[in-house]
Amino acid sequence: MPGDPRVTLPLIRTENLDVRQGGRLVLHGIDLSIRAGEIVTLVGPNGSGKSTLLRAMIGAVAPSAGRVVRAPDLRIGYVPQTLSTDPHLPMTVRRFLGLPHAITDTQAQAALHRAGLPHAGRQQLADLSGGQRQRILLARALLHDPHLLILDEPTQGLDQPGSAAFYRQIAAIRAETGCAVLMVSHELHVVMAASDRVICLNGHVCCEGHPEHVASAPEYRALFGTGTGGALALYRHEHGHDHHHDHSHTDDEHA
Ligand SMILES: Nc1ncnc2c1ncn2[C@@H]1O[C@H](COP(=O)(O)OP(=O)(O)OP(=O)(O)O)[C@@H](O)[C@H]1O
Repeated sequence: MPGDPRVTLPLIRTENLDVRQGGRLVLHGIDLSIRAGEIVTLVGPNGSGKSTLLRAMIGAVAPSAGRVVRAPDLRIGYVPQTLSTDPHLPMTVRRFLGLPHAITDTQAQAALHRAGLPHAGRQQLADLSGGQRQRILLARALLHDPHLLILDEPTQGLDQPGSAAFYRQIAAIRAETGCAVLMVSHELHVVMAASDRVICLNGHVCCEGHPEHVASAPEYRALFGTGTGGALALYRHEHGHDHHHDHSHTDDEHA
């Protein structure tokens, strides 16, 4: 059973995964695995394939080579970057949570509570702030008690206190439910503090390991520089940059 601590097999893994988008090879030779209960963050420059990788892992994009292997009966909760419904459509939070599959009030209430908005059920989606909308998406992803929560830049557009609060909520959910978390984040300072493992992506896995290890890895520094300022500046660079570290991996990649 996924999430059972006695089982050491990963919840999900990719084997030599290639993905093409618009005729171009966007991901190449990706081997990674996520184990029960760990928080893993994907970092990488714009266009490095982070969203594509998440979408391949949930089965929304087909691999062009290799495969994604999921534990039997794995339940994944997916939090997209933004709410895709028209935010001006009259709809309560409770009704939104019941689409497309009907749920009980108890389920809705439990998920809203876990997501940190216990009293939002009767509110209109249109009346919510950006941070509250992200929590509704989080609540929706939690409805079916996932073994693995996958979040694609969940704090995009939030201010720093809002995004720090959101990541605290994720940590609390992991502590409470034991679910694993795989997320994309551009906020390095948060990533370093909140993740058990960081995977640095640039079409391939450049390096991975404990946050401190990745931060000092040459492959990571080549992409993001050293200090926070350098890192943030380099995050904004375009994906057509020079990258001379193809397929080089850090020492603890298999740790
Ligand atoms: N549906 C699609 N059709 C064509 N090209 C696509 C499609 N989806 C993604 N791409 C291309 O694949 C590459 C990787 O995109 P992806 O969104 O996975 O990167 P990302 O690392 O998540 O970027 P960002 O940090 O900007 O969100 C980009 O060059 C993008 O233009």
